[in-house]
Amino acid sequence: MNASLDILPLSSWINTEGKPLVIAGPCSAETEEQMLETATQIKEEGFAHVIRAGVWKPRTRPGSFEGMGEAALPWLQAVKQQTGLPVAVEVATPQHIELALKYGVDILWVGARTTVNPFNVQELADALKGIDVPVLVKNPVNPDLQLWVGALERLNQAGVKKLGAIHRGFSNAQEHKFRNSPMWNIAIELKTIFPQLPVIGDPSHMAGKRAYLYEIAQRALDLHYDGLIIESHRDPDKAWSDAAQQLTPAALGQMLHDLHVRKESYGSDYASQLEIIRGKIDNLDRELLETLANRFALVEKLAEYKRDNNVAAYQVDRFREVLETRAGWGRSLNLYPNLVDELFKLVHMESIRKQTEVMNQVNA
Ligand SMILES: O=C(O)C(=O)C[C@]1(C(=O)O)C=C[C@@H](O)C=C1
Repeated sequence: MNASLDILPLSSWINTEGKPLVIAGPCSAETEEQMLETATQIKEEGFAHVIRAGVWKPRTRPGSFEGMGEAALPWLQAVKQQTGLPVAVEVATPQHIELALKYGVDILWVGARTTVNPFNVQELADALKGIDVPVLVKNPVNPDLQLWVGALERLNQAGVKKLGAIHRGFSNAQEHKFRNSPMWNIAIELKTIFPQLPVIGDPSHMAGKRAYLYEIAQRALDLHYDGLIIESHRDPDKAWSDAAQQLTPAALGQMLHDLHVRKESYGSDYASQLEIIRGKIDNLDRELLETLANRFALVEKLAEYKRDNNVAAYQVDRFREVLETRAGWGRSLNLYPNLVDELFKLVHMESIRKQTEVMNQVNA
């Protein structure tokens, strides 16, 4: 994909002393007391760089708690004053932006239900023209990388240079272990397109349950995410929204303490070791491709034979046999079963494509 962003590095707009950025706070601002108590506990734990709170909550159905709105913004001012930490809220309309800035909110984020709508994102981008405020963009609810990229581009083209992405996972059509499937490959692709873009993991919305927060947060750090945004409430079970996925500030402090932060770069010893191993991987990948090319050369021969004898490209029994035997070989080589299965389904699709190409050459 041909895309680029003109943005400032994360370290130029927030000092995390080289550590991953941690944004923590309740799902929703409920009362001034709840905000102040939660934020003070978070501050005391010493891990957070930013306090978050939902003020306008996009709810799936009417009738559930939709956030305290403007009334909560003075509470965030009080939080800032009491903790000295910057505050972040979600904005979904130009009016939200205006109000958030009026009350001194330091960081804005665009929610997953807003990122899906380019009209909506463009309105936010227009409202942000000429305003120097960091904006974090959550992935759209559906696994569409282009929408995420487009939202980032719209904001950047409006002049937002303090820009980052939040990976919160993607809605599931069916029952799933996680509330929102991480689909890590989409975030990896985003980072490959925009290597300088800060990407922040949102374990709370991926997990949906506090039991899964650690494994998701660790995965994000293994992938060298630039930070984490995690929901924390003084009394999670009594939270007015997302009770099951919030942690007390103390439990969050413990979890963050237990996480392994991967190094940003490696020393010269590691570098040379890494180069040796990467060289070997290069050779093996080349052999892998040569093997595939040899396989498809055989498939082509087979296709010519099938064409001359009027035999169909797709052979269900043989395909099932291919999948079963390769699965067994994969197991004995300790390969991840899904990898082997997906790989041979992909190879088979290409095999069919090649064979139909050969068959159509004669028909043409
Ligand atoms: O064995 C065949 O008849 C093939 O066409 C080869 C092949 C394969 O690539 O392995 C491709 C298509 C068939 O559905 C089954 C197997």
